[in-house]
Amino acid sequence: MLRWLTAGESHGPALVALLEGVPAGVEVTTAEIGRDLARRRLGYGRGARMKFEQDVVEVIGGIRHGLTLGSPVAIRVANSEWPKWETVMAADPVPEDELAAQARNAPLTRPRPGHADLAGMQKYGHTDARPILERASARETAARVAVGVVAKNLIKQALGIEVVSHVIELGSVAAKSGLIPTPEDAERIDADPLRCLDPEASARMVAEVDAAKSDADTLGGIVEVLAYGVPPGLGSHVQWDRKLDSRLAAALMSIQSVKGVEIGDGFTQARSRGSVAHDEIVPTADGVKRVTDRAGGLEGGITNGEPLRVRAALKPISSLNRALQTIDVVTGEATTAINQRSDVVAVPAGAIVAEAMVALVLAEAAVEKFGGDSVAEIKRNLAGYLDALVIR
Ligand SMILES: Cc1cc2nc3c(=O)[nH]c(=O)nc-3n(C[C@H](O)[C@H](O)[C@H](O)COP(=O)(O)O)c2cc1C
Ligand SMILES: C=C(O[C@@H]1CC(C(=O)O)=C[C@@H](OP(=O)(O)O)[C@H]1O)C(=O)O
Repeated sequence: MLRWLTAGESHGPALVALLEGVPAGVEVTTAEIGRDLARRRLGYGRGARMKFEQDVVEVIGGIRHGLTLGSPVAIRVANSEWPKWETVMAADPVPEDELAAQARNAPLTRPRPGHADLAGMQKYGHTDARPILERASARETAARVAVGVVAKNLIKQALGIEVVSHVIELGSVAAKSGLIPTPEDAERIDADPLRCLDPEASARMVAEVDAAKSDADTLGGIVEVLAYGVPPGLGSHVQWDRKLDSRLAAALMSIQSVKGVEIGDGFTQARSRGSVAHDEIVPTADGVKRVTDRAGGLEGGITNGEPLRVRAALKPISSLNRALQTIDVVTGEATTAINQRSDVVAVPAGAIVAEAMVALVLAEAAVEKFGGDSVAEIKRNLAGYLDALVIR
């Protein structure tokens, strides 16, 4: 069984991630983890914090000399902003006068629409939004991306699965339809300012980000994640919480600002007739294949051997550089939310986080199906399973 959790606040000393149930023998280095953390920081339209803050990675357990041990993997991603926040975010009580001298400790009593602020303040009994926003912040996704690298390496090394992501819509601009990247396109996608495979659309996306920024506004968009080399048989049709499509949807929906998930061409299928909505099955020289992959590699909650393809829709960034209506929770009066520095759009970063979540779910399903003590064992079990498949 593979499970993962994160802890840490946006302006705390660090984020930590714990990944439990990792088989022994996965090759992984801190440099690789650092590379994906760097990919998550990129993307045209991200805010000032991305420029001055560094992600400092430290492996605390579970990896020795570049190989996982089979023990829990713990990774710390330090916040280089911490020295500025040490008093405001101190774990131990701080004398009143010292706190009062900290301008950034002023209570945030005007909850920001589109954030967890107000609902969280109501739920946890605060009149200051800070205890809520510190954890709700998408800074937390750095920790997910860190353990996502271990998951990616596990599924690649044990099963040959490769994950790739790209941005298919941003604001009102859509990449031309039918672009299905393969792992060979990964470098080209990473080199694009918006992680879009269609250069003409990418240029229009850049212009749209510039326009939103000069209007003190923000944007959202849609990302797509594909996984190649997925064997048939991950997940199960037998119970709601074992269906791989439901697990992928939950994992993607848990990413800050994701408001919609699509498996394959789910929404287009819903608008089509059945005769053109499904993937017909044909024999091949050495087995079987689908003529199309509208289902995104999943039927009945089980991978069917075709490439896995899922999408996540991110709403526009909530913090605007202009005032949105809210209330002051202390006076109860109408006012405007604090306007502050923020990302204009974080969709390209969202794609990297989505890659990590898809890899974690696939790694979990792979360990379930093929056993989880070592990479060598998974490989043996996978080979035996594929060999014994009634229909290849
Ligand atoms: C990578 C990433 C970066 C984000 N950056 C910001 C940001 O700078 N400002 C902001 O208001 N929201 C940002 N968000 C979105 C908020 O974290 C999110 O809207 C908020 O926590 C409320 O959660 P919900 O939108 O899922 O309901 C970002 C989201 C992601 C995935
Ligand atoms: C720090 C990160 O993203 C942050 C996510 C975020 C939010 O509200 O989600 C708000 C911004 O932080 P701040 O309000 O401190 O400027 C982003 O910079 C990161 O992704 O590493």
